[in-house]
Amino acid sequence: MSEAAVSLTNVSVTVHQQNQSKTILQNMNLTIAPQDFITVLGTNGAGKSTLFNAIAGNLSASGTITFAGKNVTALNAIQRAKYISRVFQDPKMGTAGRMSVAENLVLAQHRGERRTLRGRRLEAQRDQLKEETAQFGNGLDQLLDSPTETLSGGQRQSLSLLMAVQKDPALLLLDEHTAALDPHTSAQLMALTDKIIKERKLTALMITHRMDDALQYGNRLIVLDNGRLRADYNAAEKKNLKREDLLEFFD
Ligand SMILES: Nc1ncnc2c1ncn2[C@@H]1O[C@H](COP(=O)(O)OP(=O)(O)OP(=O)(O)O)[C@@H](O)[C@H]1O
Repeated sequence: MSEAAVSLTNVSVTVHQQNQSKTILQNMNLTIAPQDFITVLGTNGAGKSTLFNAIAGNLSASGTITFAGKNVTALNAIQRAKYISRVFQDPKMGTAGRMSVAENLVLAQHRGERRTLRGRRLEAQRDQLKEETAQFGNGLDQLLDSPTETLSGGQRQSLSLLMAVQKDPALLLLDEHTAALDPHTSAQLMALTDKIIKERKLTALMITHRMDDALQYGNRLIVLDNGRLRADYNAAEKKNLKREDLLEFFD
C-alpha cells in the first residue's frame, strides 16, 4: 500500500473558555490515501472546521499528524502552508480584492517565493491564464484585468479554487466553498472542482452541507458528530449509499 498522504492518530482539540475546557475534536483517527477525495458531512458544530484547523495547524491539537509520512505535529500553520491549500465559504477570503484576476493568479503561482510580482511575467502568461479561466465558462477569462472585488461570488470562488490548486498542494481543503452560491452556480463550481481534482490528481477533503454533493462527488465520505468520527464510507460503500442512510446522523 502506498504511503498515506495525511494521517491523524488520536488527534484531539481542547479549547478553554471561561475557566472551562471543552474537547471539540475527540481521538480522531483518519488515514487519507493519495488522491482520496473525501466529502465531510456533519451537523452544525460537529467539528468539521475544527478538523480542518487541526490539519492546517490553525488550532493546536494533541496526537500525531503526518503529511506523506513526515511528522508535522510540531509545525505551525505557516510552516504547514506549503503542503495545504484551503478554499473558504466566503468569496472574499481567498483573493486580494484590489488586485486583478491575473495578478491574483500569478501571485498564487509564486506563493511562498520571495520574488515580487513582475508585469513582464504576467504578460508572458496571459494566454495561459485566459485558457485556465475560460474552462469555468463564467466569463472570468474576460475579466483578467478587473479587480477581484468587482467579480460575482461564483466568479470569485472559481478564482479562489484556481488559485488554491496552482501549486498542486499535497492537500486541498474545501471548507463549504460552494455554500454561499445559488444552486446553479454551486453545481457549476462543484463539477469543475471535481474535474480539477481528477486532472491534477489532488488529495482533497470537502466539507459540505449539501448531502447530494457529498454523495455524488469523491471516493469516500465521512460523517462527524459531536467532535467524533461517526462514519467512514469507502468507495464501494459510498457507491451504494443513499440519502436515507445518512439521515440518522442528522436527527
Ligand atoms: N477556537 C474555538 N474556541 C472555542 N470553541 C470553538 C473554537 N472553534 C470551534 N469551537 C466550537 O467547537 C464546536 C465545533 O465547531 P466547528 O466550527 O468545528 O463545527 P462545524 O462542524 O464546522 O460547524 P458548521 O457546520 O456550523 O460550520 C462548536 O461548538 C464551536 O463553537
